[in-house]
Amino acid sequence: MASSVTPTPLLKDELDIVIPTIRNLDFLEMWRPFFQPYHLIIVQDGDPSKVIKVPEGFDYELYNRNDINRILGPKASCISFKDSACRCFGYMVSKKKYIFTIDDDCFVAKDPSGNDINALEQHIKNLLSPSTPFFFNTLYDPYREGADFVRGYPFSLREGVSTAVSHGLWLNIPDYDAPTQLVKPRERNTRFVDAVMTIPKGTLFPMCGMNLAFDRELIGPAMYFGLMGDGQPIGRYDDMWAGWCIKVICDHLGLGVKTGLPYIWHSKASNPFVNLKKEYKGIYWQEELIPFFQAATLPKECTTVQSCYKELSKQVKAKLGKIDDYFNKLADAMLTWIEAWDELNPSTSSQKLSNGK
Ligand SMILES: O=c1ccn([C@@H]2O[C@H](COP(=O)(O)OP(=O)(O)O[C@H]3O[C@@H](CO)[C@H](O)[C@H]3O)[C@@H](O)[C@H]2O)c(=O)[nH]1
Ligand SMILES: [Mn+2]
Repeated sequence: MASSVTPTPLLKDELDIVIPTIRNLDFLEMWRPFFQPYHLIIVQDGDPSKVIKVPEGFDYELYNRNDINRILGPKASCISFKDSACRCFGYMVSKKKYIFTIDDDCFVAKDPSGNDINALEQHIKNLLSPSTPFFFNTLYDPYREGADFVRGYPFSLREGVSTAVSHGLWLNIPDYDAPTQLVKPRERNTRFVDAVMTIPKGTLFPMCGMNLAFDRELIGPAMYFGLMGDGQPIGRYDDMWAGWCIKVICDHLGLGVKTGLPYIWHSKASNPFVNLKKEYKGIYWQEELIPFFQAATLPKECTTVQSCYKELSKQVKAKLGKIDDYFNKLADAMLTWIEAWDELNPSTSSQKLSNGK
């Protein structure tokens, strides 16, 4: 007789779903079959007096700005306000090994066969299988059912390395910057590419926070989404900044970053004129930021994420502070973030690890 016992969802008690929001979370209804078994961490941005409605049946904790200020005190200054960057507070308060973060305008997408895509399940597969940053496999993910390493792939490298980040994509509204969206307002992404790839060592990438999962124990302290939104000269570079920092650190520590499946359905385009105002400084600053991250090297003494991140903060201040004083403030905020992280996560703080415990 077929077992009637439903299998326990993978990583049910080891993964938190982090959602930044300014609205009611009706979108969860569509995700219920996939998300209901998991704990949600909702980071409410904007007016803390607004009540965010969460559909019945979900296990969640919700933090608004008052909570962030109460928990972090003066260190709350490193958490952005009025920008989706606030989501990183959820990474800090989580106690789980894995994080999946998703925007509240991202819905369940369908694959070419018309089946609903369980994005969370695919991210978990990506995180639980190794990455291959040192040598590119031309048949894409070699650990996937029905694929393997191709001829000429060194056997010494086939064990791969631990995967720290799984970067998913989006059907319908693509994650375009404002200038691109302005010239192509009706462009929609209809192309479902059935592939997962490791981003090679030494290569940066534009990390989007819309559909992202990561191993919090491997790379969590570096997943700071920076100073964005209210009172800041820039927005919509939160995930990009984090992506450049984590990739430099993953390359240094020999960890993997994957991109590709899963897809979500991005339902709504944000206003390109509002976005242009948020992005424009970033569009020219990044022509200096990218060479900085491409050239960034970390000393071999940096063996923990925290020590790597503190070293990166020092280099940001030394080399980017002259572009704009914003980067001096950002470098300081990076240190505040790590101090706050270690305060809330004493078991993994760099001090303890550096004493060899
Ligand atoms: O002030 C705000 C605005 C929004 N949010 C929440 O953040 C996400 C994303 O918001 P939205 O879908 O409106 O914006 P997008 O332009 O599509 O976001 C993408 O661009 C990047 C901007 O940094 C980001 O990585 C992508 O998500 C929603 O859940 C909003 O509710 C907020 O918290 N505060
Ligand atoms: Mn969106």
